[in-house]
Amino acid sequence: MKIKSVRARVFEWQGKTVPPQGNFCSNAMDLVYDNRASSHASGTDTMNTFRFHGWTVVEVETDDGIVGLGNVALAPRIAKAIVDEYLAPLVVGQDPWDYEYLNQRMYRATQAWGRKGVGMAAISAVDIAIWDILGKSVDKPVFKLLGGRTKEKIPCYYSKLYRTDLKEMQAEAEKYLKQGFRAFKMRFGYGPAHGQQGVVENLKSVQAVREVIGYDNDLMLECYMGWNVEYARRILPKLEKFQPRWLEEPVIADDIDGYAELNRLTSIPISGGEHEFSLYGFKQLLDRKAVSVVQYDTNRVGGITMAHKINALCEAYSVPVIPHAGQMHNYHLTMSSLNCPMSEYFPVFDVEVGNELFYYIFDGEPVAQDGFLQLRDDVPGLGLTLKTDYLDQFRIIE
Ligand SMILES: O=C(O)[C@H](O)[C@H](O)[C@@H](O)CO
Ligand SMILES: [Mg+2]
Repeated sequence: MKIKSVRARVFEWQGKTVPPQGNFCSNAMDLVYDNRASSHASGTDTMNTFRFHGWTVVEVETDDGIVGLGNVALAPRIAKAIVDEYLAPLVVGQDPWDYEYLNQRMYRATQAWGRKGVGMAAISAVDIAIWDILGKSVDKPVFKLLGGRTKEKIPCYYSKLYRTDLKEMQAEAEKYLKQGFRAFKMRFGYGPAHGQQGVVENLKSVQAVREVIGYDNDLMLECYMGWNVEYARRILPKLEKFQPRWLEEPVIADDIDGYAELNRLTSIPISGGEHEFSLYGFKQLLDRKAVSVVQYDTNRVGGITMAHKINALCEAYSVPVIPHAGQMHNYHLTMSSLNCPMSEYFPVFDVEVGNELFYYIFDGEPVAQDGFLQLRDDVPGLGLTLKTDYLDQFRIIE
């Protein structure tokens, strides 16, 4: 079997979107006093450069007609250019079963500029498509090629609860508590730029959600790179009473020493990794005890080939892996490793930050039932097909 072609298309959402609102998610741009400079600026909401209303879909086809589906959500148009210009020529004509060789070929060929960020995300999309081909070619789900079923079903956590009116957050938590979720991730709205008043608001929002879900359910706290070490040092001790399962991405991904200091500071485990890339990036995080939970995203980190290696590395360090996002490229890795206790789960809702776009492009994603997800043994590959229902609401760039 040989790879015959690679097709990368960008699906850009033109449909209804939830209007951005200020302080709905603390993030790395909060400290930039005027983020309207970005060409992606949409007013003063600071999340505008982290909002991707597009997704790159990569289809790798073999000479016997198998088509593997890959995807990447970071900087979609740039990711497509990297696939077209640099990666496709490296894999066309090659045997997809040589996936380690092909991953190394793509990773090493782009070392000069691609070892972090969108270069690795583009590699991920091609690699994920290759694994979809492998599963389809032997009529097995991808998780069966990675070690098989380690769980009867996958526990998942409800992930949304962006910072809004406290009553709205409580109503949202109540709604999904009633749907059987036993773990919830919420977002802070404030950080160093918002002073002591922001600290008070952050604490109020955690209190409000805990009032609804109680203390027999897990609560995770998301900062999305929006704080700094000084601010986190001040607020973390105040958060301990809420017993969070983890506090996520307090500082920017490059501040590994900052992560390590905060991870030692209180009883609250620090998590991160959705903005880290490659096996070596995670070796650094583990060696420096920077995180207590690893959260790579398979469609960013280097694909299934790379994520599978990172799963083994984290197991050796006894650091659990709970990948960023849900999505099939992550679910198959989580199903195949005992060191992956649960998955993130974005419910289907109107297009907002962009995480939810996956549901508008692909069919096959499992729907959470009572806080669990299931992958079927009889669905080969990733188990995804391209959805046609919303095609008229996308601009597709070939
Ligand atoms: O952990 C997450 O789900 C991410 O950080 C989100 O994708 C991002 O939108 C911030 O909530
Ligand atoms: Mg996150």
